Amino acid sequence: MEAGEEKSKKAGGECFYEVFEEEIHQVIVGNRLFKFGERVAIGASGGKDSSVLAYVLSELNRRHSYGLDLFLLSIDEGITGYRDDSLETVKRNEVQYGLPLQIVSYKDLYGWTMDEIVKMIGLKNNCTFCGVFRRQVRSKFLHSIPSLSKFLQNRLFCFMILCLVEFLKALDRGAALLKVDKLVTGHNADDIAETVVLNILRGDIARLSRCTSITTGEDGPIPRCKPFKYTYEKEIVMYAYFKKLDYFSTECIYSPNAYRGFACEFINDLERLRPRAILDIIKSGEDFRIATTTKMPEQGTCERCGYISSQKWCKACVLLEGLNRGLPKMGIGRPRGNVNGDYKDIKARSTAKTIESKQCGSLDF
Ligand SMILES: Nc1ncnc2c1ncn2[C@@H]1O[C@H](COP(=O)(O)OP(=O)(O)OP(=O)(O)O)[C@@H](O)[C@H]1O
Repeated sequence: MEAGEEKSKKAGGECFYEVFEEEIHQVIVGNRLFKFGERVAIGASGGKDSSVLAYVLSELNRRHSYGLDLFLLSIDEGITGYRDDSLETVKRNEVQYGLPLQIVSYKDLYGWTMDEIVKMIGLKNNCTFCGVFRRQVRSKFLHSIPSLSKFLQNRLFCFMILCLVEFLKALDRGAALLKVDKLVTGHNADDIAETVVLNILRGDIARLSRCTSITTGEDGPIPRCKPFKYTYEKEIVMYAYFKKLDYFSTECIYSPNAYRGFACEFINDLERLRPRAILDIIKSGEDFRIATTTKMPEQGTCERCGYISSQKWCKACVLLEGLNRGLPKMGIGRPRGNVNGDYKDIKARSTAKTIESKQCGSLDF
């Protein structure tokens, strides 16, 4: 390669980095995401989004003197061959970016690893939702490993719900341990557009009204922000690749996520015809006005663990109760009426076929 060609390539790269970083800075400033001196935890999975977020946020913090105390916070769900490997990446990021790391494990918090839960569900339960689920599975990972796919498609949907609820609680608990004021995650524009589409498809107006908010949980223990709300996934991948950032790129083996996969493909198709489709969907989500006649769930606190919940017991406590009683399907399904923590009531609900059977992961992070 000629020296001039090399130079212009480099200049092009530098220009991309500058624009990428500047756009994120503008989102942070424009939405007043942080106050000077705040302690901020970065939800660090070791994946591309959170690795880029950790890198860019520490750069911007220095460059623009945000005055933030930044930390990496990782949740170890106990998934052998996936999370243990990605945590190794986060441990390297700790050194590379000079950010203190806190790891919180499900095992310590709840006494269960996700591997143990899978074992239990696989042995004792048939997922009542597998019909809906199997028809729609599009996970790249599962398609690429056919021998695994049937087993996983049938069983794993049930505990994906558990995974999500537990995960949010674990992040909050980790953030509390670090005594941080805010938690940031690497959710990007593609994730948010998918969530808008999914919530429309599910008729979930309560979630639709908050899924585009750049900051959520202001009424909960620790507000969560998404500085990549307007950042395309493609740009994040390019940034990570050209900056040679250290990240882990395998998908979770327990996350077939059929419905989300469908929304993702739908949006990809739209994007081919109209490149700004993702931002348009986010804008549509932001501009929705929820009818005053729509009943929204009232937020209270779980009587058992004190976590925010619209029911008497939060979803995680109901599900954990099920696991501990050897009834892992207990509590899977959208509650009808009030949850009162009564075992019979929970068990009856767990067998009901509800729209929750189409649940597909994080819909309102
Ligand atoms: N185990 C974890 N510990 C801490 N934070 C996490 C963990 N898993 C996910 N997160 C946070 O939630 C965000 C969205 O997670 P998701 O599972 O959708 O992965 P993703 O879009 O592939 O992101 P990433 O590339 O960062 O893994 C991540 O960017 C990260 O900030």
